[in-house]
Amino acid sequence: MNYDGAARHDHSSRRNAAGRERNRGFGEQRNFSAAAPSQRKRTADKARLTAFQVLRAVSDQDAYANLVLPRQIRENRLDKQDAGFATELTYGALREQGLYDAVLQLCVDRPLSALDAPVLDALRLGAHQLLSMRVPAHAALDETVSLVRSQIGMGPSGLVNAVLRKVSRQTREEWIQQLTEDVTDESKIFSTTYSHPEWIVRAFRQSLVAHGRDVSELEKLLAADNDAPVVNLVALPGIGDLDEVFKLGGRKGKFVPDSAYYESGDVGRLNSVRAGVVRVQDAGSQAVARALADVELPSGTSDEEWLDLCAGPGGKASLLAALAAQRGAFLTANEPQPHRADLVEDSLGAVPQDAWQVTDMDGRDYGKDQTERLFDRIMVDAPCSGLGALRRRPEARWRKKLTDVAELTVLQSELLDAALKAVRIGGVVAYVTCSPHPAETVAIVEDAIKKHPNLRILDTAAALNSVIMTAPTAPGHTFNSGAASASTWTGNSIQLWPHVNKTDAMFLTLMTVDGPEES
Ligand SMILES: C[S@@+](CC[C@H](N)C(=O)[O-])C[C@H]1O[C@@H](n2cnc3c(N)ncnc32)[C@H](O)[C@@H]1O
Repeated sequence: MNYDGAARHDHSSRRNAAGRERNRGFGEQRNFSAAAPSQRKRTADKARLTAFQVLRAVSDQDAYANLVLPRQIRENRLDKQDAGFATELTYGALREQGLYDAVLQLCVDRPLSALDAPVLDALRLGAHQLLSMRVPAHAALDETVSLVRSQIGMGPSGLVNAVLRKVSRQTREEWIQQLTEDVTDESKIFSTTYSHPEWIVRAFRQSLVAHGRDVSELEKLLAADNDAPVVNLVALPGIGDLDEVFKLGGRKGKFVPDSAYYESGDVGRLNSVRAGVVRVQDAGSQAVARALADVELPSGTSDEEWLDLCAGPGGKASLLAALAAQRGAFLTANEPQPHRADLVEDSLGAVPQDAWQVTDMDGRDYGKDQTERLFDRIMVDAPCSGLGALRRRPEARWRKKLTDVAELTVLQSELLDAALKAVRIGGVVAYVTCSPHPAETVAIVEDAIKKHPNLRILDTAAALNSVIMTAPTAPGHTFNSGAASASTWTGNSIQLWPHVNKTDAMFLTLMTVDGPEES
């Protein structure tokens, strides 16, 4: 195997403040192999082969890289170092595909769409090594050509060799400069520089404004999406602990209680994770679940029945169920898709069985019988575009479409409506998305405010800040318009951000109903 880079996994030493490799100076001697592609070795190293296999599954079968990669790492028996290299290569090539394709297009004499898909995948892997990893150019080139020879065939290896040589003639920064020098539209420039589809750049700008932040943060937000997120763990309260995690190098979480950061490789090897008492969950998700569980209900009222309306695959449900169990409450975790409902059951397995049940209804059917307001606390973690969790799913940004957002908003509104009818008077509903898009967040709550005169927004910032351990999070959008009694509302929402809170971009609004619908 030839990485030729002793410090290749040391992010701190090879990245500058913007999270990029400090590239070689222009004109630095590149020591390419003198051998023609046909004379080079015909075997692929295991780490690059693994990355290639994942990229193929993503392009060919619409697979999810975060599911295929661990399987492929195990199948190819990669050691920890190779697994780290394969992960960085796979995720980097997928995230930055937009930028690499633009560069490759300048180095290929035909449209990229005319190339065979496996060849294009190999070129993207080569481009990532050359432009963003501390892999010497000769190693990036030789090993990618060997990969092509062993996996695709002799034919395309000459083309790959020639194209990657061209790519290697400039640094990443120089390519970006060339690609953007005549462009005046900021969204287009950021789209290339930070490798996001243009519509997502625009959506993020809109989102920052809608949630009261400065648009000048846009570049930081886009850059944060390209950083590999640290795995967050949570010990289910009263059920698990983090002793094993800390023993194996995990660090104490700074955002929420009972949490940890884990950077020591495959979490699947932890007994506590396998037993389901410690779970992988973004710190933002933990925070919104805890905020719902801890927000005070009017004194003297019941706090026994909790509902997670959209529970699959069960991340928040397991934390809510553990908290419910500690307090003698009961969680109904609802998920209509059968295979996801199975995942919810699995995720609840470590929580005492008398504290939860799983239902498989269409969430919109809850609260249909308005005389039965059953629930004291309801989580509406609505199906959403997932624009706030792009850093965790490297290929996702290229699959999503602007129309996805519009398609989901009707369902989001209907689910929130159902929750507002199923919650008892004085109970609390949390509306949550892992998207900051205003159409999925602010607009849905505004719409509910208009439709439900009995709805009152709670002080969401206060509730969230009381469960987190860092500096208070600034409130996001303030709901102060849209209905007759609006002036009496003092509440607000919370929008978490990867570049500010180091969490997924979770949106949360807590609300209650003060009386029956008709009032
Ligand atoms: C954002 S995910 C929920 C994530 C989950 N709360 C967690 O923390 O693991 C949204 C879920 O809503 C489910 N869903 C879709 N349509 C639904 C409906 N009509 N009623 C209830 N849930 C629905 C989806 O299948 C998906 O599992």
